[in-house]
Amino acid sequence: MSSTSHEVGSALKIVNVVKRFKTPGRHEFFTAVNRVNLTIEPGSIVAMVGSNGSGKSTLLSMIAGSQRPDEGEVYVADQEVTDMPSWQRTGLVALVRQNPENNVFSALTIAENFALADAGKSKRFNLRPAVTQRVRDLARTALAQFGMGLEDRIDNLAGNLSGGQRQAVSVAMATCRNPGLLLLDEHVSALDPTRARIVMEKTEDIVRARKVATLMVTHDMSHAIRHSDRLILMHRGQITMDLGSEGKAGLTVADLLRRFESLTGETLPDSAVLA
Ligand SMILES: Nc1ncnc2c1ncn2[C@@H]1O[C@H](COP(=O)(O)OP(=O)(O)OP(=O)(O)O)[C@@H](O)[C@H]1O
Repeated sequence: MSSTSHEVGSALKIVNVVKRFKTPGRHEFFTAVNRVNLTIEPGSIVAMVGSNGSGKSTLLSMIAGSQRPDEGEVYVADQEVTDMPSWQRTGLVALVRQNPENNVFSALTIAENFALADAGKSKRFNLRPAVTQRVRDLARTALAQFGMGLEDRIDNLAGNLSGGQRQAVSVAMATCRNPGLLLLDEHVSALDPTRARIVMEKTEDIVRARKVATLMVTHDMSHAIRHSDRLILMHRGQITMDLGSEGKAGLTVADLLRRFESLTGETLPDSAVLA
């Protein structure tokens, strides 16, 4: 499944998606995602920002397939995936999570991690997958894009890598088969500012070179502005602002924080301020 091998109308289309959770100890439901509509063009990078608890991770989990919407439909690369289990979406949707520990198997080598990612699209699952020459080549080519020398370390245990190196391996694994859509869930937020910048810049270079449509959740407002084609803002389960390249032109972090405050009456958390 490749966004570059055939023309798709949209990389992602979400129609009227709703997700409710039961309020603990009560017979009430809380609406975490409230009738969200979103279409992402092939090859485009969309940053999603928003206050804590605004529904960003819940939306990503419905796209990745770990949760199902209560209402609405989700399409990736023109294919309906609303009720498709996450393992069946692996060729379509790739996800890089915030915590480096959750993206790679520490007890396996980098090459074995790639073999596992490569086998993920089939139902077969071996704990120690065969590392074929094809997988070694795939891993080397994907890792060389980061310029961190990781392509020469594919037989090292992933557990011996630093957080930044693990996230680089994770992005390389997620993009090596050109998924229809890449989801980045605060993927550099656990790194120190210098490594976060390097991994973010390389991630953008790679997804642009491979033309992989990307939806990136971040609390770093400067990353959201600098590394995207479009910026959307979630608040209380809804998209409250959607800025394309024209709307983003000349936008500063201060402008963005001000606009959020005037729209919602609340302040937007910018993790870069805390770094
Ligand atoms: N499994 C769940 N059960 C009950 N409530 C949940 C569950 N998952 C999320 N929520 C609630 O849904 C709302 C949206 O949560 P979500 O994690 O999507 O927000 P977020 O925008 O990703 O927040 P943050 O930026 O803090 O990570 C929150 O109020 C959260 O407490």
